[in-house]
Amino acid sequence: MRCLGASGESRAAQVVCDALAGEGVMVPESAPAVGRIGVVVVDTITEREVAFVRAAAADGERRVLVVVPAGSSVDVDASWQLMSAGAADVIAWDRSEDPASDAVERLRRWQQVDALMDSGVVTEELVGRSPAWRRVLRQIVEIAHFTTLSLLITGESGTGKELVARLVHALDPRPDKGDLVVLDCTTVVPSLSGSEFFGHERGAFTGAVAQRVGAFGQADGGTLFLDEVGELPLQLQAELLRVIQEGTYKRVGGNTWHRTTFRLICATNRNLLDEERRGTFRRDFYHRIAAWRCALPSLRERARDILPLAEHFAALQEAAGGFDPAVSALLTGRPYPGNVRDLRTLVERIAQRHVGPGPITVGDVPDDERPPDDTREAWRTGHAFEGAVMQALAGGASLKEIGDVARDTAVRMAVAQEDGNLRRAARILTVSERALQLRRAAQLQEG
Ligand SMILES: Nc1ncnc2c1ncn2[C@@H]1O[C@H](COP(=O)(O)OP(=O)(O)OP(=O)(O)O)[C@@H](O)[C@H]1O
Repeated sequence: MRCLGASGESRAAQVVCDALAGEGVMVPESAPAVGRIGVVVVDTITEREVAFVRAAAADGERRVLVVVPAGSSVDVDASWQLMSAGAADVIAWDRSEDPASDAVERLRRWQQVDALMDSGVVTEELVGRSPAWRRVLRQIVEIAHFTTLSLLITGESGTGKELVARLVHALDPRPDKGDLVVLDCTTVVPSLSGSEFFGHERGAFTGAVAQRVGAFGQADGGTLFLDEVGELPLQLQAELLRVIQEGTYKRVGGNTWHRTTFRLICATNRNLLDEERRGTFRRDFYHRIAAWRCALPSLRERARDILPLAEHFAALQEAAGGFDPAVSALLTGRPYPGNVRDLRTLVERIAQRHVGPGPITVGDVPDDERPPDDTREAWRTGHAFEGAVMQALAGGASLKEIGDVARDTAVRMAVAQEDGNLRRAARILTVSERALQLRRAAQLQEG
């Protein structure tokens, strides 16, 4: 198992390192930032340790277990501070009978989750390497595979909620699991909702010419996905509560109790806690459907995923030659109110016009998607840029400082956008790769 390193130097820290080594977990003295899982042993928790954990976890790929040796006091605040800095867990060595096993079991679980994250089930369907996306996806993978909890997926429209629900079902390890049953709550007609959910017996109402198995029956042994759950009327929430709580229901017009067992996944773009405060969503129903919650980031919060997603969607249209820099700039510089769905629609429009094996070029972009002439220069006079400069001047920054920060920000953003590929970042910044390397080295030294 590869680890990060230790900043603890006491005798007690050595005891921890030796015990972990006995379990095959090596904690080297220095702190090489390698591996996706790391252990940090700390004697005290000061700004230095917090900064160390923050740097180690910054890319969203690495999970860091912080171990505090016996005798060191970790106060409650410090543990949360470490978690905010990106630690995945904090273990106090003397609070467990077998702390080495506690640590090793966690690391093993994380390795299993990483293996699932790398598996085709995930990588072939869901694209994204930004820290914001990877963090939430890792939680989803873990919950899907290792628990049976109900899951509430929130996020703006088009952020991938349905795709995630399908992934959770795919990763569910139940042997002989049943189907995934999808019910869009916006399409449920109130007068027919009972039949949709519970099914009905023949002759239960006019038009019920045959028996019908409803969503709860169909989902038995599998997964029920209630999309747009925030649209369910209060009355229906009350009716669904029993079956979600106890797993028993009667069909409309029937007297027999049926049993059903399913995993429940719900999705919404509403804030259900606000709805609950307003009285339009039942509190007890909320707690049943949201044993675990995950909030999918908007595309704004994962801007560095735009190009990988665009390449994925273009490849699905048989246009796998990449994008010309001007098209890449268009794709990354534009807003996406409908998130990934908007991006997908745009890329499909562009890719379908494209011919030849080479990159998609500006001529493939439909006229109505071209940036208006004045927006290409808009950043020079935009409020955001002027506002930042105004703040800097008010804070006493010199012209040189402002210039340095602007340059370093551009370098950092270009490198992040190109996933660390300096050659491509240099091309975007129209500088030589060597110049970019030197600038990065200077940044690292200064930082
Ligand atoms: N991470 C991703 N990787 C690949 N495709 C994605 C990703 N996220 C979303 N998509 C695609 O974006 C589109 C919208 O996704 P989806 O329908 O799952 O979003 P949603 O949040 O359920 O939307 P809505 O709230 O409008 O129902 C789909 O075509 C989906 O395949």
